[in-house]
Amino acid sequence: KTHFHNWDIAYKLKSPDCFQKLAITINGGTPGPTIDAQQGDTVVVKVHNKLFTENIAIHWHGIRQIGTPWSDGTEGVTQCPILPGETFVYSFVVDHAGTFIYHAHYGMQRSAGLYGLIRVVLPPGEVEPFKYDSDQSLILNDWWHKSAYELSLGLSSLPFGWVGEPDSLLINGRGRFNCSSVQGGTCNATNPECAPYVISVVPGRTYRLRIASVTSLSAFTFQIEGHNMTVVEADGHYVRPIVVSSLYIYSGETYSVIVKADQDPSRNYWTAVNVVSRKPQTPTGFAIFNYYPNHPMKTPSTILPLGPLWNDSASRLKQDMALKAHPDYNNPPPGKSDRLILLLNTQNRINGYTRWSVNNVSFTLPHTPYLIALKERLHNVFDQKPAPDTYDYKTYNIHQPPPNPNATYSDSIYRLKFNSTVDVVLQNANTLNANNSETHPWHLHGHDFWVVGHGVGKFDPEKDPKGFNLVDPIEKNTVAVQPYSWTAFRFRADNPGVWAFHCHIESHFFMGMGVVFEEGVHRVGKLPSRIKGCGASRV
Ligand SMILES: O=C1O[C@H]([C@@H](O)CO)C(O)=C1O
Repeated sequence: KTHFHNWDIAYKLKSPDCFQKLAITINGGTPGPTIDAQQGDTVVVKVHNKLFTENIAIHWHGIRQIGTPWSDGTEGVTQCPILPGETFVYSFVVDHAGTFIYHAHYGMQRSAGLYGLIRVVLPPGEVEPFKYDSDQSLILNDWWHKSAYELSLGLSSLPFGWVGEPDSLLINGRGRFNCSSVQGGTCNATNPECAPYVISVVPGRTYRLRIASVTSLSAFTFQIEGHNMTVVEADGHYVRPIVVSSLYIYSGETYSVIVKADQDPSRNYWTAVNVVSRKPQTPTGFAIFNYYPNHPMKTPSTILPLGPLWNDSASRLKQDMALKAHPDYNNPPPGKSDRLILLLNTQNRINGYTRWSVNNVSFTLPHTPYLIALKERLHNVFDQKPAPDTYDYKTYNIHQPPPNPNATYSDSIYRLKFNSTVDVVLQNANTLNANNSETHPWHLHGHDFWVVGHGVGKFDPEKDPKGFNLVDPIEKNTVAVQPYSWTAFRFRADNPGVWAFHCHIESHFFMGMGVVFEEGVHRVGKLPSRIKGCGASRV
């Protein structure tokens, strides 16, 4: 079956947290429409760029784009940006069931509201390894009153202007800003656009909640007051069920949890998100968990749940390590990998500019998308020097601010042998500020990977691979690396194309925290001309 969608992308004045600002909307809304499909279906989205002066590109996050690498929606990697007034068609197969997201992949436009959900169900006759009565979805976000332009200008300026902590947290596009603190601008606490989202449940029933995070910066804990949640799916893969009272969720991740409406039915409960891993300065985001037949807007008289301490990185690592594959759905390539790529994450200063680097290279996007450059053998359009596979791990001190002088800009890439097994290790380190290391959720395009290890401190390439979990690792497309820690994963380079791999914190990717992998590009079919038109790909 093919699902056709027609989307107008336009700026509209919106008040998701009661404060009015220009948001990028899809058919008038943010979040955009949910895409519903069945495993194996084709999704066709005709995107009309109705922004007057800005390009766009939309990424289908978690969809592997097997056979359609040009539909990945990554500006500069798989396509030229879609110009104002133009129409672009994305067409792809949703190859496995699960919860996925879509969002802008150009500049900082995700923070302007261009995002939504993709839900893929199993084909008839196939059953999930868990049961529920019905299915609801929550998409979590953080929100700034400054425009995406103002945020990105700060990041690329001297002196550096950091985006700062978000003004509010949104659940299904609804948040609450304290209008009494507003000096200029329009803020109306009674605007129905910012009324809290309501999840209505019938006492005694069991629900599957699909939870996705598209935050531009924040890591969250998610809680439903007084209710435990059983985690059953992560990034479109079934996991061995674990019971949690609060769930850590990083930008780019999706989870499904099973919740039973088994508490006192005479009242409503809070659903809450709180910032972790950065010192919170944003009020708790909330929705109402409404027990039928109580009034859906009846706010609980209890205080909003706060969750674990923001800086409890040990408990975050504990959740990372507790998540294991469901025994019936796991199949990592055994043995030793063909290649180990060890990636040191550092914040650097280059010519005074604040940047992020991977093995001392701060990523920049080329003007000619790699997919076109490589498939059509266009020369001198990006740095041909291979991107570095390792860093000086014997002497580098991950607990000190980085010694800056050797960081450089580059748009060089990693070329992977087709069908080879690749291990990637993300090594976290100290930022430019003493005694500070952040959490980075890294997202791989075009693939799912097996998370084979996490560790505190410095990864040892001689010893640590021997301890990789090849028995029951979870499969994901986004994984966090915790402060001063490392995370290792394995994937098979079996999807012809060119794929971005980057920190899903929008400002960090904007500041250079990413790399690009190429595999089997010569096997890619004829490129559609609609992806071309920029740089050396002008036709
Ligand atoms: O990239 C970042 O910059 C700031 C800070 O390190 C400098 O102001 C911050 O918290 C980041 O995550």
